[in-house]
Amino acid sequence: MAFVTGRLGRPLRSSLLQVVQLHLSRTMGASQEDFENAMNQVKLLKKDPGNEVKLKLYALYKQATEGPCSIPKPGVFDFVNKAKWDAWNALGSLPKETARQNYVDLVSSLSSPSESSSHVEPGTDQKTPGSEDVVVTSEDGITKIMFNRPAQKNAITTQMYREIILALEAASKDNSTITVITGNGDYYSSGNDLTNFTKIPPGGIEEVAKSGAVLLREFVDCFIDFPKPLIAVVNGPAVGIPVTLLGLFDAVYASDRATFHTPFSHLGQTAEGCSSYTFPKIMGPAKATEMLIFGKKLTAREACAQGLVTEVFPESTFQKEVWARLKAYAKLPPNAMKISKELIRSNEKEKLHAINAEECTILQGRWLSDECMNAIVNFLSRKAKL
Ligand SMILES: CCCCC/C=C/C(=O)SCCNC(=O)CCNC(=O)[C@H](O)C(C)(C)COP(=O)(O)OP(=O)(O)OC[C@H]1O[C@@H](n2cnc3c(N)ncnc32)[C@H](O)[C@@H]1OP(=O)(O)O
Repeated sequence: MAFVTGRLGRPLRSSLLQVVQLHLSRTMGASQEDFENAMNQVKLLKKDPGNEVKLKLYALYKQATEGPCSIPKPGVFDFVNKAKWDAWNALGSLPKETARQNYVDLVSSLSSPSESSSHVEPGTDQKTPGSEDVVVTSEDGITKIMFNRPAQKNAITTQMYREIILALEAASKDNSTITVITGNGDYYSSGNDLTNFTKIPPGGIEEVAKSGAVLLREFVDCFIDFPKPLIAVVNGPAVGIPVTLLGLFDAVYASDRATFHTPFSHLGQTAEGCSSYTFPKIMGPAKATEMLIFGKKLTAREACAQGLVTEVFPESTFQKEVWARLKAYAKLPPNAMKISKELIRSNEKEKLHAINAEECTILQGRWLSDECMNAIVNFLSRKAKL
């Protein structure tokens, strides 16, 4: 797949889109006119449809033109060709004509009027600033920043990181008293959108890793420096960075449906959000190890017992109870709250910035590792879920 490490050789660096286009350009004399039109349409798509769709297109194209997959299965470390082989092989003995039709249907759904205007396929991050993926509202002295991609479990796209940075900067200066981060739908957030790694610029995967590390550092710095009380309203499960960041919040209220999961080793990655420092400090090194190294998932009550969560509420009354409490807190004198936060947090700030910088440097290297690439390929090809 597109983002697979350069260490494995040049062909693996090319994006899956390029691979699909290469195949498409080698026209194999498909006789059906609709099929040929669809192939041309793919080349004209304005937006990258995402790797999952590209894999489907590739598989259907191969099936339509060559029939069932009969080539040898690529080696386990040949990620790109293996993902393609898996997708093609999964079509089994689907007749060529059906594959051709499915290909045409799929392309037509991608080229629908909604796609050519503002709709973006799930997993892409090309929404314009002000998109609906992060919703910011201000009421009753509370600025609420809400992850709003419920269909993708509020996975955080590159664009969303940028929008949250802007929202925090604005909230630090607006006339609200406290700031809340929450999620829309059944998840708080499933963490970094794993397709963030699959959009490969001309500089290759190294550039993706470098710009990712810069963005992550800026993002986490905003939480370290945020001057007002910052509250997490954890409405459901959380995975990865939305969990690690909790160590930088001033209070964390969780539904009893919420879970807290940092499966970094499973993903070939390492701790971020200053959790390599805040978690051992909050819960002690042994419990932090279980979470950050072994990926142990905590229930809300376990997270509360470890000190990561302030209080757990029954799901049935969660929203009502938490917002009533927050509205009351938001009426407290804002300057007193800010100054108290400064007292509690300021002596750690310099250290936290240094830790953030180090975690980002280490992660930049991890993102180029085979372990990480393999985990992402597995997720995207739907072989692995956490
Ligand atoms: C640049 C800064 C980097 C910062 C570093 C951050 C690191 C992290 O945050 S590491 C954590 C990364 N997150 C994950 O690995 C979670 C991956 N997701 C899952 O394992 C599962 O989706 C699930 C357990 C969160 C939910 O499973 P389930 O209830 O079965 O729901 P689906 O898998 O069907 O999900 C629905 C829909 O949402 C898409 N999706 C969910 N999470 C992500 C994600 N993190 N990245 C990309 N896409 C995600 C999922 O693919 C489904 O999409 P469709 O198939 O298109 O419906």
